Amino acid sequence: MFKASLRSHLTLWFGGLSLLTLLIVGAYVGHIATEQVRQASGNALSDAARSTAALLGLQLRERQQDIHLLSRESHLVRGELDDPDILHSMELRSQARAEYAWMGVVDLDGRVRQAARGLLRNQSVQARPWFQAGLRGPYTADPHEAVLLAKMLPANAGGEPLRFIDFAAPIVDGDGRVIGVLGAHAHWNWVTGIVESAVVRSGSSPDIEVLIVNEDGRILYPERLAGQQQTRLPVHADSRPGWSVDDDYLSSFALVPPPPDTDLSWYIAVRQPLASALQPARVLLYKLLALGALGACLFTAVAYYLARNLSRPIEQLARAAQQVQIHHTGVSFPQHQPVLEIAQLSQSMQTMTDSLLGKERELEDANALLEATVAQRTAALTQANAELLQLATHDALTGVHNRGRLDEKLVECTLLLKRTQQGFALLLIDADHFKSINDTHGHATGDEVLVRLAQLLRRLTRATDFVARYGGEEFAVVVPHSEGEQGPQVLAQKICDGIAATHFDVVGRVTVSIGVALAHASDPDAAALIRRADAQLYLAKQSGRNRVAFAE
Ligand SMILES: Nc1nc2c(ncn2[C@@H]2O[C@H](COP(=O)(O)OP(=O)(O)OP(=O)(O)O)[C@@H](O)[C@H]2O)c(=O)[nH]1
Repeated sequence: MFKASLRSHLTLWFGGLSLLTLLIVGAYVGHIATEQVRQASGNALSDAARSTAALLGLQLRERQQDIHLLSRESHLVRGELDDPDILHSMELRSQARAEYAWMGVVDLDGRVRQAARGLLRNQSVQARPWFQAGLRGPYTADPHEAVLLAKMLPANAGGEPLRFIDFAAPIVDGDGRVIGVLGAHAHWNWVTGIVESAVVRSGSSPDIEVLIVNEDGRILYPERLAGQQQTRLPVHADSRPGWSVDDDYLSSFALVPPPPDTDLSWYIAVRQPLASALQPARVLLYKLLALGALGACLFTAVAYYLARNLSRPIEQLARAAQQVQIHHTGVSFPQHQPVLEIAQLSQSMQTMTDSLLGKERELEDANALLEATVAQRTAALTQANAELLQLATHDALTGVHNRGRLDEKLVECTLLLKRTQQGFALLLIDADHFKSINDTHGHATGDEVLVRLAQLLRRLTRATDFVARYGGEEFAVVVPHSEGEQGPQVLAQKICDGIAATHFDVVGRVTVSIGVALAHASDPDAAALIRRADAQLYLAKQSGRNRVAFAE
């Protein structure tokens, strides 16, 4: 698991949360702003489309009205199609309205009877749609090129072909019969100029585009899109003016009010690239996000500062606790803490540490005392064991081995003999007339004689010999013995002579009789050897005492 300091945790959490919050708020505000800008832009486009359509409709209606009024002129009603007053009126109209490229009177045969500036005079326009429609009623139609007329008029500055829209109205005589058509061609530039100026007047941004679309959805204007099909023509653009988002465009359509009694059905479409329309919202969003990021950095820095101040005392506590852990002495926990809880924690840890260290010292002292006591008790026990062993294996009066230990020694030596042929001999040594010593000098003196005898036996024998008190005034010596040697017998004689030559306090001279027997590998047990030694002792006694009796 990833472990980080409290400072890092706090900083990351504060910074992360503030960044998240600011991003969410920024995104939400940006979203709201985007919707509002979209709404405002859509409404502006809608207003521009409606006002442009209204203006264009008004102009078209006025032009159609011009033609209609001229067609109702009294000379024409009377059938005087060639009357010069009519020509004068048309000339005046054409001069007053520069948009009129041509205006003329056509008879029922389709021949131009007279026209302003004499254009197309006496030529036949019978095949023209405006003439045919004009015979039936008022007419205004989509723009078209007029090759014949275009040759008579100055060309467009840009070189593009001249296009015109037609206005026509029937000439009806007093009896209500149609006797001709009054027609006019207006420059298409006049229409596009109206549209452009209307959009410009509405104060729209430069990337707003205005389109004129006919009822079939075909684009009439601008020229670069002319002829293309506008598929998303609104069904009821007039009744439900509004705006929509299509193909990355924000678009609004408005129906151009048609001149009275005509079939003209145009729409004004005003559109703006969605990206451009939402640019202010996007800029706002970027600013909000930048502000959010800046705010998050600021929050993170503040969080780091706070976290550092907050975590520093905790880190000090942790360091002090580590020092306590590695048995540093004199560790103190900082007590002057600005945060109440940390100050309380520090105080508690100090108290707990002091208590623990005190307890630890007490425990160490107790341990040392215990170890000393155990060592002392162990020594005493060892000594007691040694004393017990001594008591168990030695005679209390004389200090030489006792009868029990002698029996063990004889068994060991017997087993050794059977296994290794290592021979040995047993000397049974009995003080002569000891009863009379007791009787004469007292039992205590007798004991002293026994002690003295034991000392003599140990002095007269080797360290490898085994001296024991056999019982009463009788001693035994076990002597390691090689077959064929006379060692046991010599030793016995040496003991006998050495004791006899020794002066005993109080009693003077003491002698001993010694029975010597060699152990046999054939002996079933040590008792056989004892019996033989005892028999020899008996012989020594019988032979006059103060002597050695030996049996092979
Ligand atoms: N002072 C003292 N006397 C003891 C001890 N053990 C045995 N005696 C005495 O030793 C004497 C042994 O006497 P006896 O068995 O008659 O033999 P003795 O007087 O030495 O005569 P012989 O062996 O035939 O020379 C007895 O009087 C015992 O009381 C002892 O531990 N201390």
